[in-house]
Amino acid sequence: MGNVALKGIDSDTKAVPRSRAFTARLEEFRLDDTSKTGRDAALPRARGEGRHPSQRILFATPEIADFVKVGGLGDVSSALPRALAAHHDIRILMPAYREVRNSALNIRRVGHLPAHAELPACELGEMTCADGMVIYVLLCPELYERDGGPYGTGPGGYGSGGWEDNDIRFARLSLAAAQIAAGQAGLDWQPQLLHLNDWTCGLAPAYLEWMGRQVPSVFTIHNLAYQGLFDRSRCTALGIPDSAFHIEGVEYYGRLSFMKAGIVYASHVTTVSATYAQEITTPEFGCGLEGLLCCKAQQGRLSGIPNGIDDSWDPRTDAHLVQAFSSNDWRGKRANADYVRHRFGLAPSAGPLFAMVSRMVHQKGVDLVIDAAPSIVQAGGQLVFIGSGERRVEEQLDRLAERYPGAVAAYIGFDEYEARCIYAGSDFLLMPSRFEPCGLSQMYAQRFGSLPIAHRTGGLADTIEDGVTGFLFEGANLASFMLAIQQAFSVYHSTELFYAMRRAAMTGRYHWRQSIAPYTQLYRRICNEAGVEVRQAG
Ligand SMILES: Nc1ncnc2c1ncn2[C@@H]1O[C@H](COP(=O)(O)OP(=O)(O)O[C@H]2O[C@H](CO)[C@@H](O)[C@H](O)[C@H]2O)[C@@H](O)[C@H]1O
Repeated sequence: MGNVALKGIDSDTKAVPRSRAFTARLEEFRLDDTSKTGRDAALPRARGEGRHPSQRILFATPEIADFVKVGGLGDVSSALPRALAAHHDIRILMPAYREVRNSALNIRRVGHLPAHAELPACELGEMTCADGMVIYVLLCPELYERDGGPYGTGPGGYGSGGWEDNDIRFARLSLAAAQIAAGQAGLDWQPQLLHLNDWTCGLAPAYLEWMGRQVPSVFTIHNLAYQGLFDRSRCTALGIPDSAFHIEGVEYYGRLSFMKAGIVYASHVTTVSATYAQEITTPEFGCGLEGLLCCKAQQGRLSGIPNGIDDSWDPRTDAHLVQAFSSNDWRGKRANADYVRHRFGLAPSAGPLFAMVSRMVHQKGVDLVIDAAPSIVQAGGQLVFIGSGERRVEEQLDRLAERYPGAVAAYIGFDEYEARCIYAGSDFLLMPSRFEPCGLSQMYAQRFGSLPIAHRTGGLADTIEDGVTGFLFEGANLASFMLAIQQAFSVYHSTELFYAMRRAAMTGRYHWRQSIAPYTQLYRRICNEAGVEVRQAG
C-alpha cells in the first residue's frame, strides 16, 4: 500500500495554487454575494428561450431514478426528458421491472408488441407521472419482474453477475422502441425520432434498418466500457440477420456487440461530455471501437453534450438534508457534517472530511483512494465511503474502516438519502476515475459545497475549475492524486480561501437547461436529413 506522507500540512501553504488567473477568479467569491449563489440566475428559463422546433421523441432507457437507479443513467433518464419536455413531445420507454409494477402509478394497457425470433410478444403499458411525463412500460413479467437489479444480481449490476438472458431482455427493449417507431404497437402516438441510451438500447436502430424503416435516431453512450457482448450463436434467437454479422455491422472481434450496433446504425452518436467524445476516438479510451468512432467524428456524427443536474439538488431546499444551508451560512453545512460523523461512527473532528460516493469499481479509482487513505488519516483527515460494486473492493473498504476506527467509515450499499447527506456534510469529494464520460457526483458535490478532487479526464475536466471549484490532477496515479490531496489540505487550513472555493463551486451552472439547445439542434438536424417534417412549437 503506497503511503505517501503529507509533510507539514498544517503550516505549509505553498501547496495552495496561486496563479494570477486563479487569484482573480476566486477574488469574486472571497466575500459572499448572494446574487452569485442564487443558482442559475443567468440561465434562460425553460420556456423563455424562444421558439424551438417540436418533435415527437421516444426516449428509451433501461433505468430511471423515479423507480430504479443503478448509477448516473438513472438520474439522466429522469431529468433530461423532463427538461426537454418544455420543447418537445417526449415520452419515455422502459421495462416494467417489479419496482415499476409496485409503484403507486396506475398502468394502462395501451398497445401490443409482436414477437420476433425468440423475443416474446408483450403488452405495452402507459403510466402518467404527477408532472405529466408519460412513460411506456414493457409488460413482460418473465423477463423483467425479478428480485435483483435491472442488469443482474451482482452489486452495481452492470458488469459481473448479469442476468443470463440479458441478450433477450435488452434486445426486447430495443425491439420495442423500433416497433413503436415503426407504428407496430397499436398506439395512437408515433415518435418521429428515437433517443436511445447505452448498449441496452443499441439494437433499436439496427432493427429499424432490418425492417426497412427510416426513423432518425440518436444513440447516447453513457459508458463505452459496458458493451453488451454476446456469443455470435445468439444472433438467430435475437432475430439478427446473418448478413449483419460482419465488421461493418454488429460483429466485434468475433462476438455480437449491442453497443457497436447502436454506433453503426444510429443516425447520430452522442456522449455525455465534449472531452469524452474526443477521448473515445483514441485507443486509450475507445475500448476497441475507436476506429469506428473516429469515422463517425469525421462524418460529423459524433458529439459530446454534457449532462446537467436537476433542481432537487439544492442545499437550500433539499429535504433529505439534516439542515438546509447556503453559501451565506455554513452552520447548516456543519450540521450535516456532524450528522455524517455520528451516523457513520466517525469521531468529532476539526479536520477535513473526505468522501467517496460511487459505484465501487475499477473505473472510479477506488483502489487509489484506498492507497491514499492512511496518509489522509495521518494528516488529520477522515474518510467516508458509500457505495457498492466489486466484492473484493467492498471487502478492502471494510478492512480499511476496521483498521482506522473513528477515522474511516465504509457504508456498503446504495442509499440516496445518505448519499445526499454525505455530499452536504463532506469538505472534499474524491473522484480519481480512470475515465469518466461525464460524472454527476462531482457536480452534486460542488453544488453542496464539497470540493471535488478528480483526475483530469472526460466530464471531470469539463466541469471542475482547477483551484477554483475543486482540484484536478493529471494521470490516474497515486503520486499525482496525493499532490492534489495535499493542496486540498492546504486550502482547508487557509479558511478564507477555502470558503471562497466553496462559494465558487456552489455557483456552478450545470443545469439541464444548458443541454436543451444542443439536443434540440441535433434532433432538428437529423430529422431534416431524414426528411421528417418538424413543426414549430408555439
Ligand atoms: N452508494 C450510493 N448510494 C446512493 N447513490 C449513489 C451511490 N453510489 C453512487 N450513487 C449515485 O449514482 C450516481 C452516479 O452517477 P455518475 O454519473 O457520477 O456515475 P456512473 O458511473 O454511475 O454513470 C455513468 O453514466 C453517467 C450518466 O451519463 C455519466 O455521468 C458517468 O460518467 C458514467 O460513468 C450519482 O447520482 C451518485 O450520487
